[in-house]
Amino acid sequence: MRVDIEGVTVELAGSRIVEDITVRADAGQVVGVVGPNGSGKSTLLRCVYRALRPTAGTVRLDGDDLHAMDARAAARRLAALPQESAAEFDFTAAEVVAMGRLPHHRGGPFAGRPSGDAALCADALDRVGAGHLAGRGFRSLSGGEKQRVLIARALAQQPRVLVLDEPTNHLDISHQLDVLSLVRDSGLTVLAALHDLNLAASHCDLLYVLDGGRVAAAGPPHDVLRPRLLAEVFGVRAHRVTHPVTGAVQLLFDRIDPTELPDQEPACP
Ligand SMILES: Nc1ncnc2c1ncn2[C@@H]1O[C@H](COP(=O)(O)OP(=O)(O)OP(=O)(O)O)[C@@H](O)[C@H]1O
Repeated sequence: MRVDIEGVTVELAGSRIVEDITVRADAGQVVGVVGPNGSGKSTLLRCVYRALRPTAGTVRLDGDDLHAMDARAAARRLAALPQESAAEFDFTAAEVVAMGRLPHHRGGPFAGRPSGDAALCADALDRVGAGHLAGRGFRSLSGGEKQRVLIARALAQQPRVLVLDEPTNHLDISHQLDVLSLVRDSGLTVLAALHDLNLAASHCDLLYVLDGGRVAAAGPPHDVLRPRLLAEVFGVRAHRVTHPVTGAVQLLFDRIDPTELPDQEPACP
């Protein structure tokens, strides 16, 4: 399923937080949204999972206006992992994952669960390596365990589009790689805000770099993650290397005085 974010502007409390952002994710693509703190990544993604309505612009799924759909129709197509889940559920992990099935139930949330739901939810927990947590109270889980359960809930929703706000938050390196590989191999269209540029480079087809609420650059990671742009947007010196196994561009960082930007783009591997 294709996602088109067209000319999205969001104003909150009298401030323009994101301005005229256009992002396209083709069916099955993994599109990363990167940028410094406060650059507007979460605000943009919130428009895509309908926590916010854009002040201007549209979000379309295969051409249909997402904000014109009813909530259940939208939730059958798109699942989200918000940056912060305010809810501290007093449920087991398995029950939290089962909430992902609600958009598929006829007759509302209190209708009987269709057969197959339990197996589907157990499978989603297994896919994120959290099958052993099924009976545990959600509140008792560690930050990384909670994150994996919430990803399982999004998978159990069987969406066509996944919107993930910092999905690797709280995860150790092994689970970061597992979750991003799972997302990559899912075949779903994915829009993910990521802070780790190296993970973004190795798992995304396209990157959109936000800076001050606008798109500063967009394209394949190899083209986008250039030292001059990274100096301008993040205020860091970046050295590019090639990952010896995956061949992805990877970055090594050190600090620079933001006033001494390189005049010329150094040769990139
Ligand atoms: N409801 C709001 N009212 C006023 N300002 C807001 C509101 N929500 C977000 N902002 C501001 O909008 C800007 C962008 O916030 P956003 O959370 O989208 O950034 P982000 O790129 O996701 O940041 P981070 O990397 O820190 O998660 C920030 O300066 C934030 O303070």
